[in-house]
Amino acid sequence: MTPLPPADPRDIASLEPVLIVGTGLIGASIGCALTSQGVEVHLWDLDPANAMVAAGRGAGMLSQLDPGDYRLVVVATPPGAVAATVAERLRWHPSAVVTDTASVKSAVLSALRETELDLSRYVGSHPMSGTQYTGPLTAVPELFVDRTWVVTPRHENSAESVERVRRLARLCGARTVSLDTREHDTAVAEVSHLPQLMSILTAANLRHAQRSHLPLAGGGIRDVTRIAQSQTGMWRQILTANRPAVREQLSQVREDLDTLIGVLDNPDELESFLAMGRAGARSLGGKHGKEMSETTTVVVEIPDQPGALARLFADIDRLGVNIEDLSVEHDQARDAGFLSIEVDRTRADDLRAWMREHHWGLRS
Ligand SMILES: NC(=O)c1ccc[n+]([C@@H]2O[C@H](COP(=O)([O-])OP(=O)(O)OC[C@H]3O[C@@H](n4cnc5c(N)ncnc54)[C@H](O)[C@@H]3O)[C@@H](O)[C@H]2O)c1
Ligand SMILES: O=C(O)C(=O)C[C@]1(C(=O)O)C=C[C@@H](O)C=C1
Repeated sequence: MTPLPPADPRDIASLEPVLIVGTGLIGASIGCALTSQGVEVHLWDLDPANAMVAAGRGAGMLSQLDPGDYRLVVVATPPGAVAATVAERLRWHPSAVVTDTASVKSAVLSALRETELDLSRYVGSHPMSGTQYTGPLTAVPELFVDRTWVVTPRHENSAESVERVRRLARLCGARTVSLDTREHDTAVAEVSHLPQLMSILTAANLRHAQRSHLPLAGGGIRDVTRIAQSQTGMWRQILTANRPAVREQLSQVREDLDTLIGVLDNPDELESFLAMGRAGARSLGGKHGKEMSETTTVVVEIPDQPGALARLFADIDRLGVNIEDLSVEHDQARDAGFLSIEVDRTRADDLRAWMREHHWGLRS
């Protein structure tokens, strides 16, 4: 993963000490990112074992300060517990800006409005990065580097409160985008919640497959089903909270499915449909906003042996080619893996030639 960028000392001074409430994957990852930038972080979790593990991983301290001392409180509990926790923390920490990381924002805001609390110190946010795993043991300090972190400011927030949350995102290496609460929920239905359901649909459909067919599974189905392994309890809360927008997305897909089934007998119309898929994938862009077409994937076979990856990276380093992105897939039958290395299109042929010269097996 890309390392955290150097911190601006003014960003640190303006938000510490920080309290993280809910120290699972996201809370502990934020804690690890902040402490590695030199920020003072304190941790609290309903499950003391999770707070202890997070502290052990370097996400912050278990000791608690005087409640009035915190400048920023980050609530990273499961979505269903966010509104009550934010309300509680607004009451307990009068000098703190309180933010949350919940994947759906309107439901949290509506529940908070029912409390009649002054919400000017609450600024919603949502880091657009995660994994299929859960809990502090899976925390990664670099999780948010180069990712988008949505901030959902409202008229009642002061500029300083909003800026404190933007600084949090910057210290974690993310770039911020400001969105209205409702627009956020529509956007995540499109780019996060529907993809999650498509992954689940594909994985769930495997229940109809013959067991003897499963070893044929290659990279394609593994790419598509990674996120289907996510925690069902968390996604139940996310999808329930955003159900109007998710229902709209699913209805669109239902129409597309009918169209797709209809064009299977018409190769030209089928190809036009496939082209919409290519265009959609390309519209997402590549790393750092680069066009996807600017990079090419080179697939190298690596033996499953200690030091193999280090040797490979050292060889690539000697050629001076930058690795834009990478992923690894394991061969199910042999002790080998396939490393997909994304490099600048203009350097791909150089890299292939260099790899062959250094006796690496190429797959593409
Ligand atoms: N997992 C992702 O990919 C991802 C990405 C971005 C945002 N989010 C959002 O971040 C939040 C946390 O997700 P996660 O993946 O870290 O979950 P997680 O299950 O890994 O961690 C949640 C933590 O909150 C604790 N907790 C539960 N109820 C609590 C309460 N009332 N008070 C204090 N602590 C409590 C749990 O013990 C656990 O340690 C969720 O709101 C989720 O929507 C998740
Ligand atoms: O990479 C993943 O595991 C994710 O799917 C993370 C992902 C996403 O859809 O991008 C999932 C839900 C969160 O609200 C934010 C991030």
